[in-house]
Amino acid sequence: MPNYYAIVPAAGIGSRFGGETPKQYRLLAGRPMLYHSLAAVCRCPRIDRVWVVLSPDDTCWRQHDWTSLGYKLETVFCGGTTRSESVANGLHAAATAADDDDWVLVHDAARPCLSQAMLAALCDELAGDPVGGILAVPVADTLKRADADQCIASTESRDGLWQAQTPQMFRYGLLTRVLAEHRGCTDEASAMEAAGCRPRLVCADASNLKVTYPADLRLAETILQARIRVDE
Ligand SMILES: Nc1ccn([C@@H]2O[C@H](COP(=O)(O)OP(=O)(O)OP(=O)(O)O)[C@@H](O)[C@H]2O)c(=O)n1
Ligand SMILES: C[C@](O)(CO)[C@H](O)COP(=O)(O)O
Repeated sequence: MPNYYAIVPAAGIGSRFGGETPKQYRLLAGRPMLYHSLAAVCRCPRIDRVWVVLSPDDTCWRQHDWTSLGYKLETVFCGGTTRSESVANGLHAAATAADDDDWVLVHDAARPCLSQAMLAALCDELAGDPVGGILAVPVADTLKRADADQCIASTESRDGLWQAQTPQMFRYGLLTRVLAEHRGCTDEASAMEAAGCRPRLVCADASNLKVTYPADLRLAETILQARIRVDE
């Protein structure tokens, strides 16, 4: 039976979010955003170990207490200049434990609202797959293409379009080889596609949002607070 591991790239600078502190350390429901993203994968009973990939220049990690996340967590200061480089470096760190057929789930530090139900759905639906796949949501809005003056140039079909989320779950050996060859993709699935693989889409929902802009942080806070109230 394959083991399950997680890599959490957390070495970004949050240029679109702005501010002095990288967005993964901004407080959300009383904890750094990164804490919630890590808690989701650390609490998943199927996942054995979790590598959080930080920037070599990170000065924020040691300012917080992460001990309640438990024994599964490994911290590596090997982030790169792009997300794909950070993930590739995290996979390299995981080589001490992972075998080719093991599963690795790559989950953004910037997606703090991942639920256990979505994680379980991803693992269950991909269990027998040779390649893997990702959480994603079908596009629900009408799509407009803009011209140079920010007027509508055309309305585009949304048929068959999905928005990619994380975790993105692939076989460790295949993902490592593919990322070494296809650098600079914005997600692991794009690299897999470039290598000729066919990653599967597992239907998630919009609550697993990525915090990119300040308004997203407020939305994430609302989602997490509502879950805390239900759990109480
Ligand atoms: N060199 C990088 C760039 C990004 N990431 C991580 O990849 C995830 C998704 O990236 P994104 O939301 O785009 O974060 P940033 O790169 O920090 O944001 P921006 O693109 O606005 O600068 C985040 O958890 C981020 O920390 C990373 O580990 N290493
Ligand atoms: C991986 C990702 O979260 C999928 O939506 C996303 O591509 C990463 O961030 P970016 O905003 O695309 O750089």
